[in-house]
Amino acid sequence: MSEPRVRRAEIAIEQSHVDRVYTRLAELRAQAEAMRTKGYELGHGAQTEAVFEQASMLFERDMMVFHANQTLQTLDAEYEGLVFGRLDHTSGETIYVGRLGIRDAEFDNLVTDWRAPAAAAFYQATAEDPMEVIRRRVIRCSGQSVLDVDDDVLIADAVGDDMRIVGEGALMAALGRSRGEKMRDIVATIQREQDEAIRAPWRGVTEITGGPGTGKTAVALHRAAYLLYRYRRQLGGAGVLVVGPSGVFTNYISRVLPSMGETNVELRALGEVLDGVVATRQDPGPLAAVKGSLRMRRVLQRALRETPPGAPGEMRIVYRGEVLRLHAKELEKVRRKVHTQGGPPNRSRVRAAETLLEALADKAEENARADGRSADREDLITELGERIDFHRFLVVWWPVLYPGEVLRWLGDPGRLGRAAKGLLTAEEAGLLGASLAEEGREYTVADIALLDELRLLLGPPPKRRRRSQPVELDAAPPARGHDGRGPHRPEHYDEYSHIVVDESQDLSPMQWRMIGRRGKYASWTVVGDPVQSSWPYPEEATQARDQAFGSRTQHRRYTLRTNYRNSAEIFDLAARVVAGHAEEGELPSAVRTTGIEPDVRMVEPSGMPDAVRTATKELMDSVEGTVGVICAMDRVGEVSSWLQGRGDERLKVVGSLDSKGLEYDAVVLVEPTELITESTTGRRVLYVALTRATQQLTVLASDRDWL
Ligand SMILES: Nc1ncnc2c1ncn2[C@@H]1O[C@H](COP(=O)(O)OP(=O)(O)OP(=O)(O)O)[C@@H](O)[C@H]1O
Repeated sequence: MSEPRVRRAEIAIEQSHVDRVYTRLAELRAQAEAMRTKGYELGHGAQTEAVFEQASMLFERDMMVFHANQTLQTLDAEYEGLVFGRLDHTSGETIYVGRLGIRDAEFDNLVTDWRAPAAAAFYQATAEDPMEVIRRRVIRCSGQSVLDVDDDVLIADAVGDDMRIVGEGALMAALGRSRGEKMRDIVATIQREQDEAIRAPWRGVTEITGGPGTGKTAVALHRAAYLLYRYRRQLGGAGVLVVGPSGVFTNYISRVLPSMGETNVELRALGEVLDGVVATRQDPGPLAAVKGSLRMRRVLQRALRETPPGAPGEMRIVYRGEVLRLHAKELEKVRRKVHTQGGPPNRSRVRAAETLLEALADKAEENARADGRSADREDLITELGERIDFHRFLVVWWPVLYPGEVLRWLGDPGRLGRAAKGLLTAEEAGLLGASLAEEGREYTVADIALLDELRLLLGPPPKRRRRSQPVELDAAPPARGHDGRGPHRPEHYDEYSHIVVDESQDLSPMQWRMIGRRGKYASWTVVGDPVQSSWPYPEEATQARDQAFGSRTQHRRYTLRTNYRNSAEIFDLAARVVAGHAEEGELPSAVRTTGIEPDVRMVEPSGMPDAVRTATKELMDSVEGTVGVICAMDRVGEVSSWLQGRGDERLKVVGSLDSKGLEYDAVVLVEPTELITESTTGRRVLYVALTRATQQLTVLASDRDWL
C-alpha cells in the first residue's frame, strides 16, 4: 500500500476506537445525570421525607449528588482530543492513553488516564529502553475526528506484518504549529526528561530549572495535574496554588489545567496573592529592588511603631476634680512601651489601655506627692478605665491600623527618614519615598508583598470594624482560579497542600516571604531559570526562599536541556546576547530549524514608528498565529499608539518584564538597548525578550550596543 493509503487506513482504525470511546462517554454522562436526579428526588419525595430525615440518609443523598456532579464536571471538561495515544506491547496488548480513564460496561479499559502508572511508558519508553513497547502512536484529533496518526518504533525487530508505521515525528509537528492566545497542554508529546520531573514524588521541594522554552511552565502545570490525580486524598482538599509572574501570564496558562480536567487549582499572579487587591503595575527596576529587599521588613516594623498621623499629641482627663495631663513625649514613651512588649498592634489595644492607665496613675501619684497628699492607684485605674472619655481618647490614639495606610505613611520624608535610618541608603530611601508619596497612586506588584507583610505585623483588625471597612487595601476582589471561577477558600488562606512557583528566579525576598506564609504545610514545585533572572541580589532571595521551604528536607532537582520553543536560528542570536552572563552548559539547545534567520534592522529613532508598523505588518502577513511587539516597560503606551487602528486579536504590544513566560509565533523587538538600560540586570531582560518567538524575529535598533 502507498504511504497515503496506509495512513488513511490507520486513521480509520483509530477513528473506530475513538467512536467507541465517545459512545461510552455519552452513556456515562447519562448515568451520572440519572444519579444526580435520583439524589435530588431522594430528598423531596413526600412519603420518604420522614425516612430521609435521618442524618445518615441525608448524608448519602448529598454524597450521591456530589459524586454525580463531580463526574459530570470531569466528563464535560473541554477536552481537546480525549484520546491521544496508543501503545502496542510485546505481549500483544494494546492500550489507549487519554486525558481521562474510561472503562466499558465490562470494566475493560477503553482509555487509560495519562497519569496512571500503566501510561508511563507512553512518555518514558525509548529505543534504548523500550519498556516492552513496540510501537508508540500519537493520535491527533479535532473534536471527535481523528486527523492524523504518528508513530515511533521502539523495538524494530518486533514489528509484525500486520503492524503499519506512519509519520515522522509528532513532537516536531506539535512544535511547528502556530500559537494561539492561550498555552496548550502537551500531554500527547511530553518528553522523557520532562516526564521524570512531572512524576517526581510529591513530598518536599521539587526544583525544575532549564533555559527558555524548555517546557518548565508546561511541566509544572502537568505536574500539578499529575499530583492531583495520584494523591488527590493528600492534596485535593487543601488545594494547590500556582503562582506566576503576571496576570497576562496566568491568563495565558489558564486553559492548560482545565483541558486536562483539573479545575480545582488556584492560579494567581504575584500582584494578586493578597486577597482584596489586584496590582498589575511594575515599578522601575531599582525601586522594585528596594521594595523587595529583606531590609524592608525592619523599615515597616519601625514605621508602624510611630505615632499615627492625626493621633492626639496630648492627653487631658479630669479625675476627681484634678486635671491629669500627658504630654507628647510622655505619650510616646507609653506607645514605645506597648510596642516593646511585642504582639501585633491591632491585638494590643487592651495592653495600650492598661499601659496608658498606669501612666495616668503615675502622674496622679506624682501630683499628689508634690501636694503632700496620697493617691489611690487602684481606684484611679478602675474608675478611669471605665470612663467613656478615656475610651474615646484610646481609639484615636491607638487606632486600628490597615496595611495600606501604614505603607502610605512612608511617603512622608520625616517618617521614612526615621524608619529607614541605617537600613536604606539616602538614594534608596529617596526612590521609595517619592513612589509612596504619589497622590492617588495604584499599588504596584512589589507593594503587594509589603502589604502582606504589614498585614501580619499589624494583626487582623477586630471583626466588627472589618465588616464595616473591608476595603482598606483597595476595592476590587482578586481574580481567583481559572476565568475568575475557583475554589472557595477563606480570606488569606494559608494551608495549601502544594504550591507551584513559576519564574521563581524573579521572586524578591519579600515575595518569597509572602508565598512562604501560604505554604506552611505545603510541598513545593519551583520552576525557574537563573539566566533569565531580573532580581539583582540572588543571595538574599536564596535565603528568603530557603526560609519559605522551612524544614522540608527532601529536595530534588531536574534540569531540562532542550529548547522546544525557539527555532535554532532565533535562539543563536539570544544566546549571543547573554554570552558571558551564563555559566557553561546553562543554555539549552534548540531542536528545530526553520531556515529563517532573525532580521536585525538599523533604524533612526525618528523612523521607528514607521519601521514598527512595517515590520509588524510583514510578520502578521507571514505567520498564522500571534505576533508580539516587545519594548521597554515605559514605552508600551507610545508603541501601542503607533499601531493604533491595527486592532487584531493576534497582535499584542507588551513590556519587557511582562513578556516573561509568554510566546508568540513572531516578535518585533523594539530598541533592544533600552531593555538593557531600563533594568538592573540588563542583558538578562533582553535575553528573555529575544526568546519569545517560535518562528520569526525582527529586531529594530537605533544602535549596536546591545549586540
Ligand atoms: N514535550 C513537548 N511537546 C510539545 N510542545 C512542548 C513540549 N515541551 C514544551 N513544549 C512547548 O514549548 C513551548 C515552551 O514551553 P514553556 O513555556 O513551558 O517553556 P518555559 O521553560 O517555561 O519557557 P520560559 O522560561 O522561556 O518561560 C510551549 O509552547 C510548550 O507548549
